[in-house]
Amino acid sequence: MKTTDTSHIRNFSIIAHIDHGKSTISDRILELTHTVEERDLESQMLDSMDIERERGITIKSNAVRVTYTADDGQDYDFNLIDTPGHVDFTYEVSRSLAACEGAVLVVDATQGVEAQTVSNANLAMNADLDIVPAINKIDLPSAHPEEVKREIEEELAIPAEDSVLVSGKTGEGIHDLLEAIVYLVSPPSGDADAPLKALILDSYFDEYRGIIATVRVFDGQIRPGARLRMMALGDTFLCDGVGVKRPLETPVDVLGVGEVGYVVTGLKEPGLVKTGDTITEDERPCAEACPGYHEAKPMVFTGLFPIDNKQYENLRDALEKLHVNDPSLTWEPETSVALGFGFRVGFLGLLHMEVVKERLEREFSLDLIATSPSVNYHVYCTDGTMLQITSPQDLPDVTRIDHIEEPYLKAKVIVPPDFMGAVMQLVVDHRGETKDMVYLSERSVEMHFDIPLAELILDFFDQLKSRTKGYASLDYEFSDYRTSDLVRLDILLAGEEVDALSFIVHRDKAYDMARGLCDKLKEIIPQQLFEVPIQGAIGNKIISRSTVRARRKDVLAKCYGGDISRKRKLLEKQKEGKKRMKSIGRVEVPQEAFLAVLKVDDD
Ligand SMILES: Nc1nc2c(ncn2[C@@H]2O[C@H](COP(=O)(O)OP(=O)(O)OP(=O)(O)O)[C@@H](O)[C@H]2O)c(=O)[nH]1
Repeated sequence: MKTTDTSHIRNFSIIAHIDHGKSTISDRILELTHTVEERDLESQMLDSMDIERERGITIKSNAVRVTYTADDGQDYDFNLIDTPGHVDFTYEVSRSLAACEGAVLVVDATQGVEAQTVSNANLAMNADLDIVPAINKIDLPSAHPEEVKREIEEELAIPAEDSVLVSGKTGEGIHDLLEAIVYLVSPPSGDADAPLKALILDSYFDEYRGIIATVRVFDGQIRPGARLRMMALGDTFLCDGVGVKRPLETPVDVLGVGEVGYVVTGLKEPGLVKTGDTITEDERPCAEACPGYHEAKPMVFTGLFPIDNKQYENLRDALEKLHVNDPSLTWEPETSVALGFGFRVGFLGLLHMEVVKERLEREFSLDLIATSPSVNYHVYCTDGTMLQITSPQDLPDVTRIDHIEEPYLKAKVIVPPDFMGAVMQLVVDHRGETKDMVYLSERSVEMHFDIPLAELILDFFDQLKSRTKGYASLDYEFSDYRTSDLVRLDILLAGEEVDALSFIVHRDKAYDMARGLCDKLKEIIPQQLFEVPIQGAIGNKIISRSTVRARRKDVLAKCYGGDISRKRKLLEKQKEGKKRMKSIGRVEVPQEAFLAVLKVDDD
C-alpha cells in the first residue's frame, strides 16, 4: 500500500445541542485562519441558506476547508463540517461524522450537557471519532465551566482534561481549540494507489453544471476528466471538475486520500446521485463500497398543494430538485376535493416540514398550502388486511376497521429537578407514560417516557419549553406501533365537508380538539358576504360549532372618495391578499387555516 502524506490533514465535525454555539465557533475559526477576512465576515458564514441565517439555525451540514498555521510552524488543512443541532436533522450529523476522524463537541457553559449533547456525543463515540470537548460562552457571567467539565466526564464518559474553554463571541480560547484539534484528532489514512473510493456526503443541483457532490476520498484520487461511476446506482460520468470550499468554491487539480471536497458530475437528472453512495473509477472499481447511510425515515406527513393548480408540475419538478439536496424527502401524488392536485410529502419532523415548504416557495417561486401534519397509521381491517395511511382521507369507513395502531416514540428530557412535576403532567396530558428518571447531577434529571408521535408533533415541544421556562431539552427516537382508539374529525364550512381540514385524533380528545379548532378557524377565516358556520363532526355526528358572521367588506370606504392612486393601491393590496386565499366552495379560506390544528390550545 502506498501511503501518501496525510499527516497535515484533519477532518472534523462540530457537533452540539441546538444553540450551544457551533456556527459562531465556526465563524471564529474562519476568521482566525484568515479563510475569510474580517471585513467580509458575515455572521453564520457556513449557513448558506437564507432561512438558516434568518432563523439563526443550521439545517444543512456544510464542509469547508481552512488552512491553519500551528504553533509548530506547520500548515494544516482542516476540513471542518458544521452540523445542525435540531433533533429533526440528526441524520445530517451522522452523515457528517462518517467523513471525519474527529468531532469538536461544543457544550454551552451556562447550560451544560443537554439532550442532543448526549445523543450527538454517542453518535461520535459509536463512529470511533476522537472527541475534543469545547466549553463555550465562557464570557457570560453565568458560565460554570468546572461544573460542565464534571458533567462531560460523568454523563458522557469523555475525559474532560482535554476540554478547551472558549468563547465564540469574543474569540477567547479559539487558538487553543485549533491546537487541540491538531494534537487530538488523528490524521486520515488510506491507499493513494488503490482504486478510487469516495463517499458522497451531500449533493445539490446547479442549473448550469448539473449535480455537484460533496465527497470524502478514502482511497485513490479524483481528477477532472476521469470517467467515474456511482457504485449503487451504476451511472457513469466524466468528472467535470473538483475543488474545495473556502468557503467559496475553489477548483483544485486533484482530490487525494483523506480529503473532503466537491465533484462536478455534469449529471443533470435529479435521482442519478444518491447521498451515501460511493464514487469509484469506471474501469477499475473498488472492491467494496463505503458502508453508506441508514435511510432517514419520514415521520411526519402533510399535503402540499399549489394555490394555483397550474403550478402542479412545477411543484413536482421542485420536489425532485430539492430531493438531490435533501434525500430524506418522500412524496406521492394526492388529490383533495378542496385543494385539487398536490402531493403527500414525508418529513423528518415539523421543523423540517416548515423549512421544506419555505424553500419550495422561495427557491422555486411556488405558492403552497400545507395541510395538517399526520403520522403513518397502521389500520387493521376486518377483512384481515393492513393499510398504512398517512392522510386522514384514506381512513376507511369505521365499519371496515378492526383496530388502528399509531407510532410511539421513546423520548428523553433533561431538566432541572424543580420542573420534574411539570414535565410529568405534560407527558400525561399528551397520552404519554413516564418510564423512569435518573439524576445526572444536582442540577439535572434525565426523564424517559413513551409518547405517541402524533402528540409530540402538535404542540408538545412549545409547551415543554414554556412550562420549564426554557430549561428542558428533548430528544427522541421511534419505538414501536401501539393500538389506540382513534377517530377522524371532519370540519364542515358552510355545510360542506372540507377534506383538507380533517385529521385523526384520539377519541378522548376529539371533543376538546373539535371545539378548539372551530374557535381557531373562526378567528382565522375572514368575514365573508354571508354567514359561514364552522362545524366539527365525527362520522355524521356534529360535535362542535362556531360561526363567522357576515359582513360586506368595502375596502374603498376608507378612502373618502378623492385619491385614485390610493384606491388602486388598496385594491392591489386586497388582490395580493386574495392570492394567499383558497376558495373552498363559496368561502375564501386563508392558507394558515389548514395548519390551524397546530395552534389549537386543547388544554
Ligand atoms: N455570549 C455568548 N454568546 C454566544 C457565544 N457563542 C454563541 N453565542 C450565541 O448563542 C446563540 C447560538 O449560537 P449559534 O452559533 O447559532 O448556535 P448553533 O449551535 O450553531 O445553533 P444551531 O446551528 O441552530 O444548532 C447565538 O445567539 C450566538 O450569538 C459565546 O461564546 N458567548
